[in-house]
Amino acid sequence: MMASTRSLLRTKSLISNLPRFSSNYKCLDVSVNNDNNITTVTLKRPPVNSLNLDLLSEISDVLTDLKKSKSPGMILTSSSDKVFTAGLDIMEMHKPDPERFKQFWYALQDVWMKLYGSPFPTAAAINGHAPAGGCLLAMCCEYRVMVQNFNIGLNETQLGIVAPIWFIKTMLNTISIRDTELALTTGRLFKTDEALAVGLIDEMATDKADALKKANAFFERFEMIPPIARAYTKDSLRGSDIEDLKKNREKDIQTTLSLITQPKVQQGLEFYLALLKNKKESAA
Ligand SMILES: CC/C=C\C/C=C\C/C=C\C/C=C/C(=O)SCCNC(=O)CCNC(=O)[C@H](O)C(C)(C)COP(=O)(O)OP(=O)(O)OC[C@H]1O[C@@H](n2cnc3c(N)ncnc32)[C@H](O)[C@@H]1OP(=O)(O)O
Repeated sequence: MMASTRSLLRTKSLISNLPRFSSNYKCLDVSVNNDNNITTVTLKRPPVNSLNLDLLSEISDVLTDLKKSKSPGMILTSSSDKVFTAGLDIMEMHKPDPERFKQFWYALQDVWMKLYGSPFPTAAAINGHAPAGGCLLAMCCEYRVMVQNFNIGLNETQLGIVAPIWFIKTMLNTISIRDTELALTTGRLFKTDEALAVGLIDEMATDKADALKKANAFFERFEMIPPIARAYTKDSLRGSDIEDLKKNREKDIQTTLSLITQPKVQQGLEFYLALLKNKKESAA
């Protein structure tokens, strides 16, 4: 195909599929790049983008919009200059109201299924720390660019909790079985260069602008690939993990609720929260 015909076809499909986004997001900024029609979704819930029910619900909604509008791709990043996301909001797990916790966990499952299984390509521009749930969101994306000198990993065991099986499968889809086992059992947080060495991220960046530039470049790889072939291939690789959670969704919610409400687990969370607060006091 001639380059000019290709670019005309691309422009036509961009015009007909321009995504329409709600301007009502409180915890997200959503913008579309005029050059390549890639959508950048920026997490914006200060101070640390912790994933509570509201933020998860908005991420879930934007993923639905992107799928409906046949978006050519999405970049996930953060408005903070030091935290991508601090993972799940610990306050949703500390002394939880059971009904609220069920909604919260359901929203997290939704986000995971939609992001891990999205038909459109995804990249994370990780411009800050990405522990636990933050690492999960980044690993759901197909490509990760991370700014130097931050931490990423599934550190759940450090909090006395256990990463659910679908978190683990997401890591297994990213790094080796051996590295996953060592990382999970020790609750390891990898520095950016260590994450690159183990394959947890794909590229390092000097700053957010560099991370966004590299993430945008990732999508050029798909310019000549028919989207349907791409989407089916991704589904062949990831679809069975998603089916497993779909089948066990209720059980996963019940099991998590009964584990998280155990007194020992609650004590562990309290201790961890106190450590976070003390860190601040001793720094002051
Ligand atoms: C036995 C089986 C048990 C259970 C199984 C069942 C379920 C398992 C479920 C869950 C999987 C869990 C996944 C998670 O994501 S858990 C969350 C893990 N996150 C972390 O460990 C990160 C904690 N935060 C930090 O390390 C730092 O805050 C961070 C490096 C991100 C940023 O540091 P910075 O110095 O910039 O900020 P801070 O002063 O530390 O924090 C500011 C402010 O924010 C509060 N904060 C931080 N993280 C969280 C969080 N995840 N949730 C809620 N609140 C958070 C922090 O306390 C400060 O608050 P304040 O003092 O009031 O200003």
